[in-house]
Amino acid sequence: MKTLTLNPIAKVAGEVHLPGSKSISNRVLLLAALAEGTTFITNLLDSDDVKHMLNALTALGVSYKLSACRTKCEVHGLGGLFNHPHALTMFLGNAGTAMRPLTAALAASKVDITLTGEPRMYERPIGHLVDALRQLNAEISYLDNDGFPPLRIHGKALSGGKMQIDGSISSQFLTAVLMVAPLLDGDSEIDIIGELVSKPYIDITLALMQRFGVSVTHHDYKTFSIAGNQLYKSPGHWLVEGDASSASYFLAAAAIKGGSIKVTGIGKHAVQGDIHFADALAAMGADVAWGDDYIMVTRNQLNGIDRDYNAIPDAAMTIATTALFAKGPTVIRNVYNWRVKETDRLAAMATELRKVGAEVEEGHDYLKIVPPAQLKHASIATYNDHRMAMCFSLVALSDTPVTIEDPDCTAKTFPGYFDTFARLAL
Ligand SMILES: O=C(O)C1=C[C@@H](OP(=O)(O)O)[C@@H](O)[C@H](O)C1
Ligand SMILES: C=C(OP(=O)(O)O)C(=O)O
Repeated sequence: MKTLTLNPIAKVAGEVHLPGSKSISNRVLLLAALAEGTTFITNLLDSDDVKHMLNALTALGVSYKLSACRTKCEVHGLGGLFNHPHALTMFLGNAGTAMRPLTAALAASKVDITLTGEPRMYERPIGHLVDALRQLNAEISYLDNDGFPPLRIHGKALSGGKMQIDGSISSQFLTAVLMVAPLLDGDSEIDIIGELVSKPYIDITLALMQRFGVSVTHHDYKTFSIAGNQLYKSPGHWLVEGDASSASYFLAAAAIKGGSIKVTGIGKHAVQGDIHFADALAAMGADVAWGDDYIMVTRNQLNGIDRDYNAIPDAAMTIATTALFAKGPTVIRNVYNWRVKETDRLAAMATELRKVGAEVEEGHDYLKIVPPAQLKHASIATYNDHRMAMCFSLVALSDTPVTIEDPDCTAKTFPGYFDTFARLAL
């Protein structure tokens, strides 16, 4: 297996122009495909998750032109749902932002489709979404284990109506239903069962739908109303914000061993909840400056903090390795759904943090991290989880090297991550 050893880095500083947001790239591609008109997308993310969405659109007959650098894309919208005459099988890797929204859109389209993915995708639940769509009479069956992909979808025109969606495991199920609801025949009313997780991702969905001409009303993320029989309308040009989750590694590096690092492509008005990772760093003691199109962090003494990170589950992983450099313990709370992402992230984080010397308590939905006096060199297993690889690069900001196993797994969202990280070392 390929490994990458990072030598100790004494200081970091510089500027990073962020690659486009994964969450926005895959949403915009799907909305642009369904919309009336042409959408000219710039700063599209070039990564595995986005390739899976693009490949799906190709298979479904959507016409688009991708630039040679793969960060510009002109999408010719269908002006409605998909319609494909032949049965298809589509491989969606481990991309939640492709699998979940496409399941809903395809269930309401005239298609006969099998959705497959990587082995880990078959362990990531999708039952709450399928249950919701079945309330509209969608025909979806499980090909292997109940509640998990692979799925067979006999798509057909669906009417909107009343639905209940369990929101306690993933917000992506609600995102999926919200995006298809305006295209259904008749209005939809959604009741959320349980407490909705990862709420800021719903704000991304609603903001993007709004830019495509569709409004949704909701009451405190508990009930959602969407008028049916609508069409999405292309907004014309679309600049994808920088990826706020990807920004977290650079901002944390500055907080630990800056110098200052400025990330550009996101700023104080960004739609992604993960920009609030910078607030968590500030609460730990880092100096944070915000602009319209940048966030800049400068090193200061970091102290451990105890917080609920349900709203920013991806960036919260970066807090776990930043905690190795803080004074006192750090507690990351209310992140049960880490267990159903690229790997069981609570277990993986606990195991790998212990390898570098931290004392870790792994709860059902939390992690308590007590930093060691001295970090140890370790070979870090990454579990085919891009964020494990990127988070543990921060260990090199000590006087100990760190070895990252399978560093190429960052391709899911950030293929050039280690080159960009290395450029910041002084
Ligand atoms: O909607 C999205 O773009 C995402 C929502 C989050 O998932 P959950 O809602 O499952 O927490 C996040 O972890 C994922 O990386 C992207
Ligand atoms: C959970 C993640 O991905 P997905 O979109 O596949 O859910 C992630 O990127 O951390």
